[in-house]
Amino acid sequence: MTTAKPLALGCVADDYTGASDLANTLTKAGLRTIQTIGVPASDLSLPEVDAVVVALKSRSIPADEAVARSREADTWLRERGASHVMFKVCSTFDSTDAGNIGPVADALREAAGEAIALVTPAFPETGRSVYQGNLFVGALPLNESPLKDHPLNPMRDANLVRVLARQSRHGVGLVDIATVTKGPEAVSARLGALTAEGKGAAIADAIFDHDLETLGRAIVSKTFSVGASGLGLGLARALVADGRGTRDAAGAAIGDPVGGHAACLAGSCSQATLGQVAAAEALMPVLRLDAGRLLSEPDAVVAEALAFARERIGQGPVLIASSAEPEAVRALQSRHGSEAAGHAVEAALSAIAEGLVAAGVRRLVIAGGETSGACVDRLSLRAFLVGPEIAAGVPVLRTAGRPEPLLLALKSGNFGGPDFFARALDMMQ
Ligand SMILES: Nc1ncnc2c1ncn2[C@@H]1O[C@H](COP(=O)(O)OP(=O)(O)O)[C@@H](O)[C@H]1O
Ligand SMILES: O=C(O)[C@@H](O)C(=O)COP(=O)(O)O
Repeated sequence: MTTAKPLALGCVADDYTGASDLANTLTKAGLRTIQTIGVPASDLSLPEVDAVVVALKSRSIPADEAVARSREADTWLRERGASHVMFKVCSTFDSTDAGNIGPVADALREAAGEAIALVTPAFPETGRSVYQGNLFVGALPLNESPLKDHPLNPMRDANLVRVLARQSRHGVGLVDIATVTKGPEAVSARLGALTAEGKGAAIADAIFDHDLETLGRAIVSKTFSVGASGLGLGLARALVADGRGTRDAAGAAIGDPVGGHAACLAGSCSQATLGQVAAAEALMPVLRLDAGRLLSEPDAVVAEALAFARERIGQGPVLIASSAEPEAVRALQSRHGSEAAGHAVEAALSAIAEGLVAAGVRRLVIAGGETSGACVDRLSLRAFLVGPEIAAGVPVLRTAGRPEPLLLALKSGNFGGPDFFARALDMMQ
């Protein structure tokens, strides 16, 4: 890959939808940004940019593997001149007591030579705010939000100081909103005090974008941080104010129309996606997969799904979904185990994605982080240019380094309004 100018910002993201969410935020804030899938191979030629988001699929894998992959990405970014690397985690802090936010944050912080890492998943544009260390999703504390039923990372504690402390080798402190409101110097002083107490991480409160701007200014000259898109916004605005961004990156061109057929795939079981799949039924043919059969006879279900799509994509887009209500998800998981069930569904959906592209689909909308990761890997996609925003946290992506480009939208399960699929397809021509 060629990037002559040192990167103003490097990012390591723990899933692919999260990476495109962050790439969207950085682009809108004025940093020319690309998203790579894993550490780019040396033969991948990409335009000069201000920021690179290396997308990993490391949110729900064993912690030691997540650490190893994240360190590799971090090293690659530092070699391209990134003096600050942000570890992008989910705005709903998706993780378990075994990791992976704590172990990766500890490892990257140590590699960066920082005594303490500022950590905040706040992302006000999508309703994620942190107050007294407690994460809110809209009006609900995290543990009362739909995230309590997430198939892979059920979130049952809203207090992130506690959540992170259970995953981390070092103590975790709090930079509260009263401190943030006083400005960047007060934040830096608080980080200094927490370091003196031996803390290795500090959850920072943030409710509005201007809180994130304060945090961005406080840490932009440090070497490492942990956050969701909101912290990306704070860092990007601080960098652009320092003249290290481009300012005109927003609305980056997505190039000529790609044409071809269009299709949507949904493996997310979030409430937002369930509503979006229901709304799409009025607009396009929708196939709802039987997840039980997906585990017992995957090849047959994949073949049937592709036959369904092939018969219809000549007339317009189709949607194929495994998405199911929490009760049905729990029933399947209790029969097969949650990891096995999740992986089997991801494998089937990614085989369908591959079949769809082979059948001429060039515009593909995918709902679900793990689901998107599985599909992007199966399609061997290597990097994305960032186009216009479809909904908060979801841009149109155009593949880079592929002779025949594809347009994609990788939607975090929780993002987007009820008309998301129609809106995405409208913007992907
Ligand atoms: N019907 C189902 N039953 C059980 N698990 C499912 C079902 N449909 C999808 N899954 C799994 O649920 C997980 C959803 O995660 P993900 O794709 O990351 O969505 P989100 O973005 O909402 O977190 C995936 O592992 C997916 O394979
Ligand atoms: O920060 C966010 O909320 C998203 O960018 C994200 O990471 C969502 O994860 P998935 O819901 O698993 O896609």
